[in-house]
Amino acid sequence: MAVVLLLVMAASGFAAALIIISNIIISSMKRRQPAGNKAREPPSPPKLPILGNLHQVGKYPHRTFPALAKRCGAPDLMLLHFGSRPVLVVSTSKAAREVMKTHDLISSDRPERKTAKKLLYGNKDIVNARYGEHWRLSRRLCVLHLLSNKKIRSCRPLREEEIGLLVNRIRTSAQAGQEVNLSALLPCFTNDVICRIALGRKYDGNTVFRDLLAEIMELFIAFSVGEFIPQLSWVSRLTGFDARVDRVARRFDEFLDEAVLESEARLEKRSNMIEREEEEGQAVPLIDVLLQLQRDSPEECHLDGDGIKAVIMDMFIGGTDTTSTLLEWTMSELMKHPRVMKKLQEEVRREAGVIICEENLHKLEYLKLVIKETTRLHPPVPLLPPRQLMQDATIMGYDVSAGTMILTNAWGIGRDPADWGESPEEFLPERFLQTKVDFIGQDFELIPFGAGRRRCPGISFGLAVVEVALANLVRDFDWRLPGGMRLEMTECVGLTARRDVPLLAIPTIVPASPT
Ligand code: HEM
Repeated sequence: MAVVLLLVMAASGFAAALIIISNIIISSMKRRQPAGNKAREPPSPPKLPILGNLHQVGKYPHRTFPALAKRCGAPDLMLLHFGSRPVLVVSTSKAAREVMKTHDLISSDRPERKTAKKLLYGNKDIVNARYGEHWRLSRRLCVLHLLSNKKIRSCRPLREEEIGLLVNRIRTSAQAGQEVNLSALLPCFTNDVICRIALGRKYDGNTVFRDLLAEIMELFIAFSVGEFIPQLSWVSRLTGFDARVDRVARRFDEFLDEAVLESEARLEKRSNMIEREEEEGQAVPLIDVLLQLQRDSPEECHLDGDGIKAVIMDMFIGGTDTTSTLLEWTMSELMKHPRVMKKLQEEVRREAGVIICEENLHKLEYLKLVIKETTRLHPPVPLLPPRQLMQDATIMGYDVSAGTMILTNAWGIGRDPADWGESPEEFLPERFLQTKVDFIGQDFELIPFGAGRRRCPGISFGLAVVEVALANLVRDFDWRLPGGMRLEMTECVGLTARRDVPLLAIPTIVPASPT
C-alpha cells in the first residue's frame, strides 16, 4: 500500500524511515519460519516487520488478493498481517460457507475501528456494532420497524415519485439532445430516496448535507496507519486526519440534531398512531418511527439519542451508495451488451405497461436475472465489511486465533471458475436460468449482500429501488454512448466500488406504446 509507506515516511521523518528500510532489508534476507512452528496456520505470503503484508495489499485489494493467494498456495484461506493485526482472507465459496455458516456465530463480531467509532457515536449503529446485545436489539428493531415489508410497501409512492423525477430529468436532457452523466445522477437519486424515507424531507438546494455525507463515506475507508501499527498512531494526529474526523463527526451530529428537532415537532402534531398511518399507506419517516418507539415503547427501543442518530446514519451509509452503484453497473453492462439491453427492453415494454409499479415487477423475470448477474460481477461492496473472530477456531483444518480480522472477497468468489464455469468474466444473465443460486445469503457462490447473522437487512429495500428504477430507465429510453467513447469497466476505491470513469450516455425518448 503505497499510501501507507508515504504516510510513514512523511510523518515519522528520516530516522523512522531508516529503521523501516533497514528492517525491510533484514527481513527480505530472512526466509519464512520453518513450517513446523506454525504448521496449522493458513498459508501466508512472506511479511515485513512493522508493515506485515500491508505493502502487498495494493489499491484494489479484491483484485490483489486472488493473485496473492495463488502465489502462496492459499486458494481458500490466506493469512495476512496488516501491521501487527492478523487478517484472514476468504477467497472461495467453500471457505465462505465455513466462515459464515459453520462458524457464523463466533465470526459475527466486527473489529473496532477508531474512525468508525468516532463517526458512529461509539459504534451505537448496526453495521459497525460489536457482536452482542446492543447489535442484536438494534438489528431486530431495524428488521421489524425500519426495513420490514410493510415499511417498504408504505414507502412505495415516495419511491415512485422520486423515480418519476429522475425520468423527467433524463427526458429533459434527451429533448435537448444532451448526454447525461448517470454516475452523477444515480447517487443523487438514491440519496434523495433515502433522505425522504429516513428524515421525511430532501435537501435539494443544500449541498452541505451531500458533501458531508460524501466526506463521511471517504473517511470510513480512509486508512489510518495507527489502526494497524499502534506505534504509529501519532501519524494520524500529525497529518490532521484525526482532527478532520472530529470536525466531520461534529458537523454531521449538528445536522442530525436538527433532523431530530424537526421529527419531534412532527410527533407533537401527530394525531394518528404511526401504525395506522402506515396501514393507510403513508410513509412515516424512519426517524419518527424510532423517536416514537423510544418515547412510547421503550421495551421495544433500547436506543438513546445517540443510538437513534447512529442507526439513521446507517441507513445512509448502507443504503445510498450501494444502491446507486448497483444501478450504475447494471446500466454499464447493458450498454456494453446491446443484445441483453434489447432483450430486457422488449420484456419491460411488453410486460410492464404504461405505469411501471412494483406490482408488475414479478412479470419481469429477465430484469431480475440482469440485476443478479450484475451483483455477481460487480458486488457494490467487493470485500464484505470486516468481521472479527471471537474465539480460537479450526477453520478448514487451519488454526485461526481469536481477534483475527476476516475479509471475505465477494468479488473474487463471484468470478471463481470453480463455481462459474469457463467464462466467469462474461456478462451472461441467462446463466441463472440453469442454476437456482440466489443472492439472499444461502448460496455462498453469490454473496453481494453478505451471509449469516450479519447479512444485509436492506436487501428488499434496496432491490425495491433498483428494480423499478431500472425498468423505467430501459423502458422510457434507448441509450447510446457519446460518439467514439469506449466503455471502461474499471472500478474505483471507496466505500462501494463505483465506476472509475463516469458513465456518460445519450438517451433517446421512446414513445409510450398504446396498451
Ligand atoms: C444494493 C444494495 C445493497 C447492497 C449491495 C448491500 C450490501 C451489504 C453488505 C455486503 C453488507 C454486509 C454483510 C455482511 O457483513 O455479511 C450489508 C450490511 C448492512 N446493510 Fe446493506 N446493502 C444494500 C442495501 C442496503 C439498504 C437499502 C440498507 C438500509 C436502508 C442497508 C442496510 C444495511 C445494514 C444496516 C447492514 C449491517 C448489518 C449488520 O451488520 O448486522 N443495506 N449490506
